[in-house]
Amino acid sequence: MSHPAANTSSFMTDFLRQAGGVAILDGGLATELERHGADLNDPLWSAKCLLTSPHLVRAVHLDYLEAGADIIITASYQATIQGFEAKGFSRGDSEALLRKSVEIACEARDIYHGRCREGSPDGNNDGRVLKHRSILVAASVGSYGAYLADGSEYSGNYGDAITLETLKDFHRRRVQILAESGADLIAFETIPNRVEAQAYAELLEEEDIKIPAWFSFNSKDGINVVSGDSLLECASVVQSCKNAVAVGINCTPPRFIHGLILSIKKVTTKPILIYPNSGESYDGDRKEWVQNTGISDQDFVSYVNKWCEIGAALVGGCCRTTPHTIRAIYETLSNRSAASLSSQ
Ligand code: MET
Ligand SMILES: [Zn+2]
Repeated sequence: MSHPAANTSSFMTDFLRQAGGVAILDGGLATELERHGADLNDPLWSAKCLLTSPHLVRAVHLDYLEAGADIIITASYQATIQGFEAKGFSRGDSEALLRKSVEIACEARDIYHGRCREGSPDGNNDGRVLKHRSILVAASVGSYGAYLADGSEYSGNYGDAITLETLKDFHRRRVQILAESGADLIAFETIPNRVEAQAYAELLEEEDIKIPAWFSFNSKDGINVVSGDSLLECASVVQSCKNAVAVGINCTPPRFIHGLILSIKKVTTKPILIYPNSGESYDGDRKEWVQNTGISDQDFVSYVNKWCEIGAALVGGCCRTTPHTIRAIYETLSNRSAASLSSQ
């Protein structure tokens, strides 16, 4: 789907219908790259791999597609022109690196479709999901706090010097480039506060951005977004944005998701997306995840049907979830649609 429907309002609903009601997102990208040995201790985080190991990024996208993901999210979360320039890249090279994140994901999609054509029609493909279907490439945009690389995407506290206008100017060029890169939509991820959501919404409008976007917030108390801003107000900003095709929550512990979906539902008619982290805690001082503080893939999956019952329409995983998590989501959703068909 390199040319999404011009009509934004039906873009996601049409896609969801094709996907059988619920679409599957991929899982953590940066943490999965790390699991494969990448060292992401760098202000660019996963975007460092655009420079050092694009083949690994492509392989991880492919793993997620073969686990059943319908949407893959590019490695541009912490890729910014400002961040690349700080490393000595020219403006032109920095812009090319942003485009490269989308090219890599599109290549993974092409390879995947090739494998689907070659795959066995009886579905027996060494445990891989090789089912020809529409796949979307979502161009990730991380927050200003992610660029700062000081954990402030988990506090949302940018200080008084950062205003709506500063945020729009910070994001402007990157959003323009990603919108013209061949991606199907933009994924504004891990949004920590209301002003940044407002900045994104205004940018889409001012720059006449031609592809749709989803807006995903994070929460650390299950009630508000991480800055303390009201989730209802944040989701209302998205509800009034005509380019927004979904609103939801990512990188938040699974135990909070149920309540957050119920809140979002109060203020939106747009599809709700949910991609929690593994529930493990992150030690910001040591810059590492605390092992065994999260939940198993099976426990994660036991929540998924509930989330869909109360309205989630796109489900996947964020940090520390893996292709196994996505495969488990795929299985449970396949069983669910089989059960609902047989009860009709
Ligand atoms: N899509 C990004 C990733 O999985 C989201 C990171 S949330 C801190 O790497
Ligand atoms: Zn995350």
